[in-house]
Amino acid sequence: MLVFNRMAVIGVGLIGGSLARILREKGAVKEVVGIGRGEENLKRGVELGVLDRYTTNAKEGVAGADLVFVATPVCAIPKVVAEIAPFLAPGCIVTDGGSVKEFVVEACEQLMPEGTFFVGGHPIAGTEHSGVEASFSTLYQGKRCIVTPTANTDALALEKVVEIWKIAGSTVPLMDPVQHDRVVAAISHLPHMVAYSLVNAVDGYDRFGGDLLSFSAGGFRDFTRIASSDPVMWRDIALTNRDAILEMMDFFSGYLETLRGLVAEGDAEGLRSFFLNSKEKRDAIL
Ligand SMILES: NC(=O)C1=CN([C@@H]2O[C@H](COP(=O)(O)OP(=O)(O)OC[C@H]3O[C@@H](n4cnc5c(N)ncnc54)[C@H](O)[C@@H]3O)[C@@H](O)[C@H]2O)C=CC1
Ligand SMILES: O=C(O)C(=O)Cc1ccc(O)cc1
Repeated sequence: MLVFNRMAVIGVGLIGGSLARILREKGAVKEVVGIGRGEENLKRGVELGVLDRYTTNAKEGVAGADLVFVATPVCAIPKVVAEIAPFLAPGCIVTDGGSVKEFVVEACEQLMPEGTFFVGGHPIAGTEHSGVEASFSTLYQGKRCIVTPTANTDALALEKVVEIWKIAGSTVPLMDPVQHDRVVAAISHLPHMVAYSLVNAVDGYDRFGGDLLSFSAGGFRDFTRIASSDPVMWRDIALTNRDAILEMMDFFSGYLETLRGLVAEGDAEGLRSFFLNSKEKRDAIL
């Protein structure tokens, strides 16, 4: 099996912590060094057995690492890679878990010194919770991790990054970064935009006064679970996948408009058929 001597994790939260946990559990890494800004979180990482040691100095943290996993919010990823690039050991592979790929891959590939390698990745697995406390080793089990090589990607580094995610229990489709961003704009980013809007809309609706949200029952809670996700993470996704998200929001508005028309017209057959089509598609993915 593939074994790394030293893995540095920059941004030890749900995604970075969970990958460190599973790779340690499987014996695929001999040592894990946590790098971050908040010492409390990093200390907790050591206490929880996610990290062997930590530092707030990125330069020190990546010294001698043969694998670096960057799992900060998306906008910070190229900044962090620029900061560590001069200090990477020859042969080091840098990969990431960011939710947007064109922005990250385009910037990071250019930052890599000769003889070091960048490969973009995105686990399609997560929860609405953040921080190392929320991490767990089975997060990636049975999920998919999209890896996004380009024409510049080193073949052996790519093979190793694919292997890492397989060890974590995921299947690993390869996708072009631009295509990736379109796919996740539809399946992940749009639902988050809608969930955040729905909670704000109901919160802002004060026709009768009082706190409507306190009446929320199962359906509202199920639908809006993801609106509890981290605001900085979603700010960065909206900033860096803007065009694809706008396209999906406009496309979605068309469906909402159609439904609005059916409701306004009292079109019983149209409504039934709209709901039936959706129910059949949703039932099929369960
Ligand atoms: N939460 C989720 O369900 C998923 C998140 N992702 C992506 O993974 C990445 C990490 O997300 P989470 O683990 O959920 O976030 P998190 O909030 O649990 O962890 C991020 C960590 O990065 C640290 N950080 C922020 N800026 C930093 C910087 N400049 N230098 C060093 N550390 C820094 C934070 O203090 C925090 O400890 C994001 O890019 C996100 O888009 C990908 C798949 C799922
Ligand atoms: O909590 C959930 O169900 C999610 O949708 C988690 C998630 C968030 C962001 C990603 O890029 C991938 C997965």
